[in-house]
This record gives sequence, C-alpha cells and structure tokens, in this order.
Amino acid sequence: MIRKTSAEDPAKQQQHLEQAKEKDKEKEKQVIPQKGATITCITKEEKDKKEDSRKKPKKNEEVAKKKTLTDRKIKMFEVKGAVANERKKSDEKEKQKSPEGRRRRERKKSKMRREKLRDGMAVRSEAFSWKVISRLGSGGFGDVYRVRKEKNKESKEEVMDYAMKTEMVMGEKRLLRLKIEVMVLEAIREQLKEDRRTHFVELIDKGKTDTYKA
Ligand SMILES: Nc1ncnc2c1ncn2[C@@H]1O[C@H](COP(=O)(O)OP(=O)(O)OP(=O)(O)O)[C@@H](O)[C@H]1O
Repeated sequence: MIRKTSAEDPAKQQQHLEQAKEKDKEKEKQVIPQKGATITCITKEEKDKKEDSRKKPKKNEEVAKKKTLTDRKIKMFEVKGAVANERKKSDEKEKQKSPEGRRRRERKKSKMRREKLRDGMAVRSEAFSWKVISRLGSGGFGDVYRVRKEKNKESKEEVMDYAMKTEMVMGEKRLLRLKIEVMVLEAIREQLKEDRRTHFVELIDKGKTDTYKA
C-alpha cells in the first residue's frame, strides 16, 4: 500500500507535533531516580506513623517510662526482701526447734515474766522476817537478793546480811528448780562430816509467799 508521508499532509504534521508535545510533558512529570537511590511508594497513614516515630518522646512520656522502671525495681527489691524474710523466719524456726534454742527461749520468757522485789520490802517466812536490801544478781530461773534478818529491838544478835534466792510460784513446772536446790542443800546440811559441807552455802531458812518461793 502506498501512503502519503506526514510531510506531505499538513493535518497529520500538526497531529504529530501535538503528540510529541504531550510526550515531552509526560517525560517532565516522571521522576528519574538517581543511581543507587530507591523510590518507594507509601500511603499517607504510613507517612504520618513514620513522622510520629521520628518525633522525640514528650516529657510526660519520659516520666511515665522512668516511673515504670523504678516501680519494677521496687517490686524486685520487695521480692528480694520477702525472700530474705522467709529465709530469716525459717532459720528462726530451725533455731526454735533445737533443744538449746528452746531452752534459751524458755529462760528469756521466764526472765520477762519474773517480778522483782523492791528494796526495803519485807519477806516473811514461818520463822523469820527478811528485809530486802538490794538485788545481788539474776540467774536463768530466779533472782538473788541481799537480805537482812529483821529482829526484835531487845535482841542483841549481830546484824548480818544473807543471800535470798527467789523463784516465782507460777510457771512451767519443769522450770521450777528452787525446790531441788533446797532439797540438795538440806541433804548437805544433814552431813555430819564438816568437810562434806565445805563447798556449799549454808541453808538458813526457806519460805513461800503468794508470788514467790525463797
Ligand atoms: N550467796 C551469794 N552471794 C552473793 N551473790 C550471789 C549469791 N548467790 C547468787 N548470787 C548472785 O546471783 C546470781 C544468780 O545466782 P543463781 O544461783 O540464780 O545463778 P545460776 O545458778 O546461774 O542461776 P540458776 O540456778 O537460776 O540457773 C549470781 O550470778 C550471783 O551474782
């Protein structure tokens, strides 16, 4: 088929010109990536998200972050403290279980329960009246007082001080030892041979009030 060239047809020439112009315009619109660069297509939502993430955290947010951190630390300490306390408690329980620990506790309890005699007060037995001068000391199961025998005005007896050991009347029976001590001293007093009494204190008197044995 034989056709006319555009050079020969002015209408077609005009049409070609317009087409060329449109092509140029489209080329201008296109972005030509530089070597090594990449072009990605993102939506507006994604763009906003990216910008938000780039933004520095606000002060309040930082404070909240710090707070949660310290809270966590405090919780950790609390847990550690609780574990330590548990260990302490179990150790104490173990101590309490051992006979030595039990004895120590009983002694401590009995010491706490013990009422003390006041200086100057009188303790009466069946035979005598004793005036408390001062406390000499305390043992595991009783207190020892310096006492003076109260005597009649007419009596010409020499003033002498004695040691009086006391024990509470109330209390656990196995903790009451004074009775046994008295029995031993009475047995020793009966000894006829003097050398058998050498290392023991002499038992002078014994008695009992509502609160004490002495
Ligand atoms: N005859 C005494 N003269 C002076 N002080 C005394 C006399 N007897 C006891 N004491 C004092 O009183 C303290 C307690 O005496 P105690 O006899 O109760 O002691 P303990 O034998 O250790 O106690 P426990 O018999 O109750 O276990 C003594 O440590 C001592 O200081």
